[in-house]
Amino acid sequence: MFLKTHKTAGSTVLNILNRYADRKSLRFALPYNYHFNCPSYFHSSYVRGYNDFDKPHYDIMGHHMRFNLKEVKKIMPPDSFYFTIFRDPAKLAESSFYYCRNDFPAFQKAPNLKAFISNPDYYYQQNKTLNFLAKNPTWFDLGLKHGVPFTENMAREGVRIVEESFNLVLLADYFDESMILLKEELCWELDDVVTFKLNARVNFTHLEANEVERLRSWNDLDWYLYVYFNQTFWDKVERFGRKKMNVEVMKLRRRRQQLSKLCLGKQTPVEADKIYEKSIKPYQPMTVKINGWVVKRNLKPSVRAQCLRIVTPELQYIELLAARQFSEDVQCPVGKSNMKQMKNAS
Ligand SMILES: Nc1ncnc2c1ncn2[C@@H]1O[C@H](COP(=O)(O)OS(=O)(=O)O)[C@@H](OP(=O)(O)O)[C@H]1O
Repeated sequence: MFLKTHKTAGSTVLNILNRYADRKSLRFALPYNYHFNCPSYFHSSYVRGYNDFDKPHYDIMGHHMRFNLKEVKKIMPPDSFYFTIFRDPAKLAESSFYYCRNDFPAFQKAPNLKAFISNPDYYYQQNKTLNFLAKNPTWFDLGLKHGVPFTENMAREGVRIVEESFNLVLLADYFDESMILLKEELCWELDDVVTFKLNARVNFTHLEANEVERLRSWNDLDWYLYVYFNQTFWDKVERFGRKKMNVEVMKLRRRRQQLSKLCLGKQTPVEADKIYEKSIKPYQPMTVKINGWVVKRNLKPSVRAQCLRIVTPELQYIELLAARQFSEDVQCPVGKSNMKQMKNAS
């Protein structure tokens, strides 16, 4: 179970899970649209095909939600591996300010990011309830009590809940090291965790050191979590072995390079209007341009299919998985479909 937090490289991580589910014919717990009704707390009824009576089996889950462990446990098997991803709150804030500019009054009201940074409280107070990603967005995604002032006790309690709920916390800022830790925990192959950056903006704003500090202190609860889980992340790397980690990261980068040469028409990301295949064109919000990738045309069909999957954005992948899962459901009742999966997995 992956808790996809906002603006933390979650779309790239989700691509790994999509591909894995796709290849192994696993059942993904999918939302009806593209997230599980954020900002409401997650509820099992938000999962496509779920009902309390049949309790269909699911193997993987990973789209945006406001985390609610009790309800997630109704969907996921008891031995599921829970993980999530955090990002430095200053970088996260810069990303979400532009990406979500039209969605939150606090961002809309501010004439620009610099103005927001210089007086965030002023813009935030305008409409607190609709501003859930404008302050401590990761804390919000984790389902922790939002919109309350920082206290050390509350922050510590947040850490305790995250530690209790998740087996692993990844860091977007150390993405490749994160992928190695994930691969080790899940006993996966290197190719399972090779990715190209998805959902990345074409332009971004440079932040001055004092602006970074201000954004971290504005997102005080997120910063507390980040500092704590940054420490536990590097403790894990230490236990894994620094040298071994460096070797693994090098292998990962080499493999990415190989796949890039094999698959991509251009080795660098491409603006969406230059991508003519709908199935890999990234969604463009009103406020920013999002890059994607172009896949070579003259590849063997089986190779091309693999290359396309690595760069398939989240929204298109939902439909791919849904088409497979729901056509199966039409053909066989839930019980039989589960048996088929167990056979495939064994
Ligand atoms: N591999 C890797 N390493 C580091 N950073 C990465 C990676 N993949 C995606 N990204 C950056 O993550 C940002 C998008 O995050 P999400 O996909 O979680 O956004 S969303 O909430 O689903 O809209 C977005 O950040 P910004 O470009 O700053 O907006 C991406 O560039």
